[in-house]
Amino acid sequence: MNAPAEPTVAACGCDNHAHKLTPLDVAIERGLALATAVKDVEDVALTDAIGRVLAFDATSPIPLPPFDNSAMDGYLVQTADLAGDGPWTLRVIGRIAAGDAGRDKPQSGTALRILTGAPVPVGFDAVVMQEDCEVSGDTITFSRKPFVGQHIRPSGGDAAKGQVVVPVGAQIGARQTGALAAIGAGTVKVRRKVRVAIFSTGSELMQPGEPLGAGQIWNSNRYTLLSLLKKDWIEVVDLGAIPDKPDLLKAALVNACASCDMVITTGGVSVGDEDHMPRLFEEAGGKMQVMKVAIKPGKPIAFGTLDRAIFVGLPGNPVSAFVTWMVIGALVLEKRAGLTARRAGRMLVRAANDAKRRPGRIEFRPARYVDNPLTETSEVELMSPEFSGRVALLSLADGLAVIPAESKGVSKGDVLEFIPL
Ligand SMILES: Nc1nc2c(c(=O)[nH]1)N[C@H]1C(S)=C(S)[C@@H](COP(=O)(O)OP(=O)(O)OC[C@H]3O[C@@H](n4cnc5c(N)ncnc54)[C@H](O)[C@@H]3O)O[C@H]1N2
Ligand code: MOO
Repeated sequence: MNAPAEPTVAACGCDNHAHKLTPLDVAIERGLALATAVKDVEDVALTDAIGRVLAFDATSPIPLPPFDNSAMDGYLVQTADLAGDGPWTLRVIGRIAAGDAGRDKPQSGTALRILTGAPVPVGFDAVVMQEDCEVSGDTITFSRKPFVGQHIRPSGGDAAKGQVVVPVGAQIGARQTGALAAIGAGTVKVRRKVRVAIFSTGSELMQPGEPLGAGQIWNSNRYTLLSLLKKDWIEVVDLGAIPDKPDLLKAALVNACASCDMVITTGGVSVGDEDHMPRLFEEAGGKMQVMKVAIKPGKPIAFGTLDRAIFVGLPGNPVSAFVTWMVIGALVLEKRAGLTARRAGRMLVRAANDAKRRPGRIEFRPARYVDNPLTETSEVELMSPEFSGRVALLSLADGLAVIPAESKGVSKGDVLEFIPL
């Protein structure tokens, strides 16, 4: 293997065959170093841009809002007219609603009926809410003195002309689509979708719906990955399952790496006789950057580049595959897609039970909330210590509790980071 030799941490327990494991943060750094953002850009209608990756800084061509407007239904007044302590009575000389154009400068001593969103004509400088006014014929009377600018949303108060409202690399979600619409972007430039091939390796794998023979299991990783990759900015090339036959695996790997931006496989990355992926990858000319990571579950995870693709060889155990994708693979793919880095939403929880463990690898243990409304921090029960193959257990978890690499065990009440799922 031509993976870089250092830095590493000493492995422990089941890892004690002198393997050196790459710390998780170093593995992430190396993975990210492999990823350059796809360059091609597409012009698409705003409705088609939803969910995609913005390819430029979107700046507002006008001030937002474009004109001073009322934040309330009420009456426009000129504060200079309001001498003394009040109450004040003013004649209402007209009405202006959202969508109406501006009006001429008002005479002093007059008010104007105004509805929320309507433009504020020059000269008026405050809105009195209708709840604070008594209306009689064409006059209003109110007794609380408004301040200058009261209930008026000034032009440019949300964003100045030329201000970036959605930065390059943002995923265009609900908030970004709304902001792009508000600055009049009928079409926007987005990065092309990243093309991601996936295949599961293993001669034991059958598709759900097919009958199982002796020694066979249903392929779950394929479906987990299809779900994880179901995003508007990803084009998935689903190559199904491939048995542990080196010639078939190598052909699939080479073809996929020639036509895709990333190739993700599951299984066959460990040390067994049928674990062919790292060897085949290097035989095909691939450059391996990471081979074993100090993470539980998921120690064997391979990263490298071949042709135009980043190869991500995830372990076969279903929970290991899921976790390694979540904490490393997804970050690398996001960078490849041109998305700007986001910090994953983690929270703090308290352990509801003790958990024994060996120090050495950072652990992401399935955990679920304990119903205890009296505590300020959510309490979670750390589930089984043996879970790398337990896809059903993962399905019942509420998230992953993060146990630091150096931890010798968790005691009830300890505060842990938690990744809600
Ligand atoms: N002697 C050693 N054996 C193992 C080591 C080790 O260091 N030394 N590491 C163990 C660890 S940790 C893991 S994780 C696994 C990873 O192995 P592979 O990536 O080579 O995965 P496979 O052997 O192909 O499969 C492991 C396990 O997962 C099941 N599997 C595989 N693919 C799927 C799928 N698509 N859907 C559902 N289940 C799948 C497979 O049947 C095996 O049970 O290696 C350990 N061994
Ligand atoms: O790394 Mo393995 O994923 O502990 O089962």
